[in-house]
Amino acid sequence: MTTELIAASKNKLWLAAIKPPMYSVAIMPIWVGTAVAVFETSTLNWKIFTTFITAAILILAWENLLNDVFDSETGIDKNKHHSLVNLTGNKLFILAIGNGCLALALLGLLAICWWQKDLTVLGLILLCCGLGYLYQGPPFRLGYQGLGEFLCFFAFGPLGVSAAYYSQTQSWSWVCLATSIIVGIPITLVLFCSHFHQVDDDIAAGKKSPIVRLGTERGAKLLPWVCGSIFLLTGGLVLFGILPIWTLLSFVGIPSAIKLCRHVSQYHNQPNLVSNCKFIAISLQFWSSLFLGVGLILH
Ligand SMILES: C/C(=C\COP(=O)(O)OP(=O)(O)O)CCC[C@H](C)CCC[C@H](C)CCCC(C)C
Ligand SMILES: O=C(O)C1=CC(=O)c2ccccc2C1=O
Repeated sequence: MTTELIAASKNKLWLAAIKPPMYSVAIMPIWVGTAVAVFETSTLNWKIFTTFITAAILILAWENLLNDVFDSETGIDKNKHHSLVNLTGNKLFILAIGNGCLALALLGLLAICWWQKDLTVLGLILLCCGLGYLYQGPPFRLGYQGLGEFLCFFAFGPLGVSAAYYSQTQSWSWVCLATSIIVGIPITLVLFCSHFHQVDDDIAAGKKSPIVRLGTERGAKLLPWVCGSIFLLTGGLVLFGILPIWTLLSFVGIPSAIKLCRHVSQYHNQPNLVSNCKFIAISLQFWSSLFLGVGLILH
């Protein structure tokens, strides 16, 4: 292979390792939680919002870096060429970078607590980080028991969105709690879709992911119901007057939902073809949450 081809394939592996689109799942809970605050108070603290967004991105980087570190210890990533541990061959370096990201994120969250004279936001996000550790960290590794989706929903849904809302208002809201469910479901769907192409490696490593437990065909049949629940819940909350009608703008995510269901239905048992489905799920998550927030602000 020529040096250009080697360089190109290396760059592709690094891009797959960093997976920029994935960071939408960290940004959107903060965006929507903040949008609910604007909807209810008509005020926005930009300093807190930008600090929180930055902290959320750093926390997700920590989660992913440590995911590669912990998975390298179980051997589950032996065929994952874009694992940062496999790419660098230096587990301790990746661990140090990951913990550095967490430290910087905690500094940002401490700044928010300082401005608010209140530790609640830090407490909520530390709880999220705890769920993130339970997912993959020894000796728990609850993701290997198939419990990752529950941890993911609560971390990115009720806890993460409420933390963002609290950072703006220093209060709680039932509307925020209801909206956090609409945010948590598509993010959990990203995790659910990430398992379809990993069944063989998961089974070999003893990881009983939801797709290992259900099988790819039954997993694929679940997708339309989960996708439908996102939009049905939004429509129901609008119908009951809990969310403003502008939040129906989030239905722009429907084409991505249809594409995801069709793609997985067709390729659920073909790992090489279904492996990109989590990025279609990210597109659904991004557009639906982005315009959910826009609808709240436009109300
Ligand atoms: C790393 C995650 C999933 C990928 O796991 P897997 O091992 O299947 O990946 P590879 O196949 O690529 O090796 C994420 C799991 C999410 C976790 C359950 C919860 C994380 C919570 C965050 C740490 C906190 C987020 C708070 C938010 C408001 C920023
Ligand atoms: O690498 C992955 O597959 C995922 C990484 C990640 O941070 C995340 C966060 C929330 C839901 C799903 C996922 C992934 O699937």
